[in-house]
Amino acid sequence: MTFSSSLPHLGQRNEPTTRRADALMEEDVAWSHEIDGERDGEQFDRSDRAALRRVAGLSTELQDVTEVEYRQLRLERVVLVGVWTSGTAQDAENSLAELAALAETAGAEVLDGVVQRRDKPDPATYIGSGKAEELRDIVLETGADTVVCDGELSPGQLIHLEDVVKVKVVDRTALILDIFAQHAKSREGKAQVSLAQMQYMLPRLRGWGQSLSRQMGGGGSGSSGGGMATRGPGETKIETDRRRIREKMAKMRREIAEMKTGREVKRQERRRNQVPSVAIAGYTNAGKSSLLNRLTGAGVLVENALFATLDPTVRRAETPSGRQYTLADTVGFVRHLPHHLVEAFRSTMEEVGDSDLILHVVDGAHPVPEEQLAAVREVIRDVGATDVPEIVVINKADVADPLVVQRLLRNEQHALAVSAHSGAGIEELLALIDAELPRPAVEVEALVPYTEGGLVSRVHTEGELLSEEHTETGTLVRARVHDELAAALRPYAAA
Ligand SMILES: Nc1nc2c(ncn2[C@@H]2O[C@H](COP(=O)(O)OP(=O)(O)OP(=O)(O)O)[C@@H](O)[C@H]2O)c(=O)[nH]1
Ligand SMILES: [Mg+2]
Repeated sequence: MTFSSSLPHLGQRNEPTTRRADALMEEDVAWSHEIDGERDGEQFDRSDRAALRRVAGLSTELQDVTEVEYRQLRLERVVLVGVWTSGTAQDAENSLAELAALAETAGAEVLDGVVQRRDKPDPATYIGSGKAEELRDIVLETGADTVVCDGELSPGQLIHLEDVVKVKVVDRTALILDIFAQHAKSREGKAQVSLAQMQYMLPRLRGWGQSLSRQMGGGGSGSSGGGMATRGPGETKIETDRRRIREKMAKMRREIAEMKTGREVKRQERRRNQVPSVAIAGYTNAGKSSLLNRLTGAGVLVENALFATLDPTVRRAETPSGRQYTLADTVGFVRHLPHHLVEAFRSTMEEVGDSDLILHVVDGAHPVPEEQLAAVREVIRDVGATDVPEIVVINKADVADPLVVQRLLRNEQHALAVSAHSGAGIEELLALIDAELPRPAVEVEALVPYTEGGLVSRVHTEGELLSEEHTETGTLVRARVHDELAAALRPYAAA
């Protein structure tokens, strides 16, 4: 495969043909601009600068930090580019298709996608410099305003490539951060994303200084930095930006630490009540939230978009035998999750490590579900959750290739196929959860007076009822319960 081989199935989510047609129409427009530009040096310069223009109206608390705003721009019309270093052509295409799905989730329109075969990314411009020129042509042809690279680029690579293609260049990390930022709901989630974004941004501030202020000052005043009298020259400005970002990061870390304490308290309360916990983990878009809905009837946001869920949602659920447990939905995993994001989200993933059982949901309709399983397990290892028993839930059985499902069932020790949509396999799953949840430790027999009805209902919800009989003097229960409840029942212990 060569550099400019476009990937035909990239746009599959949004009717590629219409998309293509749009792109072709746009092509003409972009092309005519370009011709104008060549005719007139002045105009060419202006269109160049327009391509790197600052878009107004993006909210950020750091209102003066224009470069931060610039890096956080919503993506619009994008061209994807990947460097294919190992594996098959199919691997490279899958990876770029996933990048396309991510870009679409972020709200971008994917115009084209290209991969370059190389031993390793070019240290200066990620793709080779000649190819970067070709990429510039594709950008012009398609009228793209952003290039998205399928990897994490060094600050230098980002800047150099930007200088060649003359539009904004972002990498996979920035894209994921952008999606996280759009979807974070809770205060803690938002703060964590924001912190990760700043961390990412800090070494990537370009320090355009003068050229940037020239653009923003508007025409007219000839001197650089016309309308920006309050700002010093580039060097000072970037120093100020860095300092302010660092200060904001420190403040944010303190706030996150406080919020974490609040969550910890809640979690300990759950543990004190000895309610067993089940965590639903899995690759993004596997159907975790759908499964939670199916298992508990909870109304959790389900979207055909990656990373619809960023904040863990915990629900109460009941096994067929009537034992209560908690079910926690978690943020989806993705390959090459940027390292500082793993850090930022460690707190929400800790929930997985603390649980009594992991439902590892995998999209059975994915071409290679094994890859997703492996990617998720890597993160599970990362957060030290290897001791927690795991049930592999092969979801979307209604649309999955039966051969793929069979292969998974054969290779995974503890797996079953379900469909969150149709409900197939859900009863078996509920029964399996019941069987896998830790059993309460103490077997008791107690005659609980009718005045202590609350104790009996606790036995129902927190323990495992073996038998119950209503006698003249009270309820005679035989059950397995946890230590604390056993102690509460001790005064009524049947002889
Ligand atoms: N055909 C089919 N589609 C499903 C099934 N379960 C979920 N989906 C679809 O898969 C998409 C993703 O579902 P979600 O439940 O949001 O997935 P998730 O794992 O929570 O995704 P994130 O929170 O974004 O990581 C949605 O379009 C669902 O309608 C299923 O059993 N069959
Ligand atoms: Mg979800």
